[in-house]
Amino acid sequence: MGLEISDVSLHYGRKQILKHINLQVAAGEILTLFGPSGVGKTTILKLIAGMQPLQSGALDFRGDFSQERTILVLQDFWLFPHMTVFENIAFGLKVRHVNTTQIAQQVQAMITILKLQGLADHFPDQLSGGQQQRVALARAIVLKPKLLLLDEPFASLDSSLRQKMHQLLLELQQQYHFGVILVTHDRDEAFELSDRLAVLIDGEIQQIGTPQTIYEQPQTRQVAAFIGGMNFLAGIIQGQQFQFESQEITVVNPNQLTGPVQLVIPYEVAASLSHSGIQAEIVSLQWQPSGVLAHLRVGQQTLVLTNIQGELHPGEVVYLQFGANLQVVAN
Ligand SMILES: Nc1ncnc2c1ncn2[C@@H]1O[C@H](COP(=O)(O)OP(=O)(O)OP(=O)(O)O)[C@@H](O)[C@H]1O
Repeated sequence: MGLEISDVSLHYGRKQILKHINLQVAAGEILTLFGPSGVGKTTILKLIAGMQPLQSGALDFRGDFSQERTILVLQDFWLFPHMTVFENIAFGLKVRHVNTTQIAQQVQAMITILKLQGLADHFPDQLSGGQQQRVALARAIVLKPKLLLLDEPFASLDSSLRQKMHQLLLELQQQYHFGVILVTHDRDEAFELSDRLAVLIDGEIQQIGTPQTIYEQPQTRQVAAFIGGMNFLAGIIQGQQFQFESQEITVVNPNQLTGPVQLVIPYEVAASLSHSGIQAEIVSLQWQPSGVLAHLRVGQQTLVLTNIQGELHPGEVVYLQFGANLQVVAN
């Protein structure tokens, strides 16, 4: 059961937007499309929903997945302004000729689940952003989708409301077991909600994997840079030995690169002081709620780290050992 997208490419005029996209989403899975603005994420959702004709490649809906049971919730979610909350949620059921008693029952159930009690007679402009967002979700979920396509659904909400909506989405998804393809720019949202992340850059999927794999083992410099919060240390790789600034350490080299490369060091990687490892001078320290932010100098290059265990003093030279394997990517 699920959806398989095979070798989908798309042009708008002469401009190629999507290049040979291959993706699968399974029942009950949350797959996130993550990438810079304009890379074609919304276009992929529109292709799946049938709002944009396929130019090449194939969409294969399997088991009880189908385009009819796929619902797209767009970024600005377009509630009907002249309809009440009840009527907005009921709209899709009416179009599908569901009888009035069943509509009343199903809409009422959605109102309860999405905590919209007391608002059934309100119009969209009488609702807060979070309430409008819950109506948009209710309107989609009442149609019992197998696949829900969400385009930046929480972008307009403040961070505490966004957190609540994340929780609600996870609860709804467990209850109704639909697959989700989520589009977001927000790294924390992508990490929090996704079973798998697909990183799109320049119209191509550069990497697909769990949030942890993408964070700890980015395949390319572009992926690491887009994820953000990463240091890049330039040097030379031979086998597993990385030489930089007159130093050498053992690293992971999954793509068996040779010659000039970049070592990727996440700001948040656990680091401890030791007698060996990367030699660095502490330039400055800055307190933050999540830990002390250390600016370090490694030869001619700089590093930012937020998770160093031990007593730190500006001006001191330290040796750092890392709690995770560090990996190199091509320049
Ligand atoms: N109907 C259209 N005709 C021509 N170009 C289009 C059309 N729709 C989108 N585009 C262009 O295609 C590219 C991809 O658009 P799309 O909305 O899919 O990107 P996105 O990754 O979702 O961006 P964002 O994150 O900003 O929403 C953009 O350059 C956009 O300007």
